Amino acid sequence: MALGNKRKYYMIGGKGGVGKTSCAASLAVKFANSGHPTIVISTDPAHSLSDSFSQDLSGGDPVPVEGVDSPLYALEEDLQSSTQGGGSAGIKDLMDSMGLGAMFDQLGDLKFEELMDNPPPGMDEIVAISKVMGLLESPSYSMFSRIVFDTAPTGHTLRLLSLPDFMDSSLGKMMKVRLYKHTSSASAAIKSVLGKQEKQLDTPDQLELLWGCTRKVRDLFHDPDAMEFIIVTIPTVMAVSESARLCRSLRKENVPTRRLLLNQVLPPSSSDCKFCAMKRKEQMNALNLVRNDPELSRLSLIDATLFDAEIRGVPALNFMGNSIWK
Ligand SMILES: Nc1ncnc2c1ncn2[C@@H]1O[C@H](COP(=O)(O)OP(=O)(O)OP(=O)(O)O)[C@@H](O)[C@H]1O
Repeated sequence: MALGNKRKYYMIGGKGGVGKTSCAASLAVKFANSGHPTIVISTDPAHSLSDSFSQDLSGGDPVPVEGVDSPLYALEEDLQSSTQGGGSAGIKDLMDSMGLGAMFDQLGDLKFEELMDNPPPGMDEIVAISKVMGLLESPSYSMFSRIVFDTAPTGHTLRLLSLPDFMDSSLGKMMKVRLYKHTSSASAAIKSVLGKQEKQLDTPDQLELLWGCTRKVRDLFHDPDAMEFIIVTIPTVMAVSESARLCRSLRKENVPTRRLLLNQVLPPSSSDCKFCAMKRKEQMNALNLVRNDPELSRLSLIDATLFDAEIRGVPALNFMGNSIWK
């Protein structure tokens, strides 16, 4: 994973509480200690990156993390501000940052803003990821060769995956409306898309640009050379079942998914107490589920042991990273 200097994105996702943040933070530390300028970003509305690094990372800007060999930054993306005002403020900010603010105002006339006031689930994550991608294209952040995302829990992630298609079809429809604008069916066509009165789009090229921006996120999610989604799970039937559903959805969406990280596996012991023996049996059952699942069994399995102490701070993350990410 550390091979090559081409920029690579890693999305760490899975059921809530399975250890995504610890795994994402330890991977980022491992990359930084392998010579990669790295940034780790949380897009989970309930951030725990600060707790994981034992450092205040709030504020919405990348914060340097000390104690690693290469530059390591961490960012807790503020999803609240991305969607404040019901979503349109975030979209406006995003489009402003892309130099498309004027177009937003024009689209606002078309009640595009209303569409954004009721964004579909997962919109905030798309905005957050697009914002980060934009930020990383700026010269001051071009140094990062590894980008690690601590994503939102599974439900959000799944919705996120279908979002670019929604945007694609909505904007695609708008572009078609533009093509039909001189025909008598224009009004009906526009109403069917926007539910409002006809207004002519006079910025078709910019609309295409916006369409391109939304596709950027989806393109990243479909590029096996630039991106990988790593599923984190724990050896319980519930977590494995949810991971199997996530894996199927990722496959369906053609998101590059090659690894399954099985976290909190009991370390070997020759003298289990009754409780540990029961737990071990339960974990073996869950592992069998993984082995027999048609999707999960195709992934390469990474074992991460259950540590006897909470993983917090760079030295602990370094220890965890060295034991997991070989
Ligand atoms: N392998 C492990 N050994 C011991 N403790 C662990 C391990 N992995 C994670 N933990 C602990 O489990 C707790 C939850 O971990 P973490 O916050 O990384 O999970 P998460 O999946 O990101 O949670 P959320 O979905 O709430 O964001 C933390 O206290 C963390 O230190």
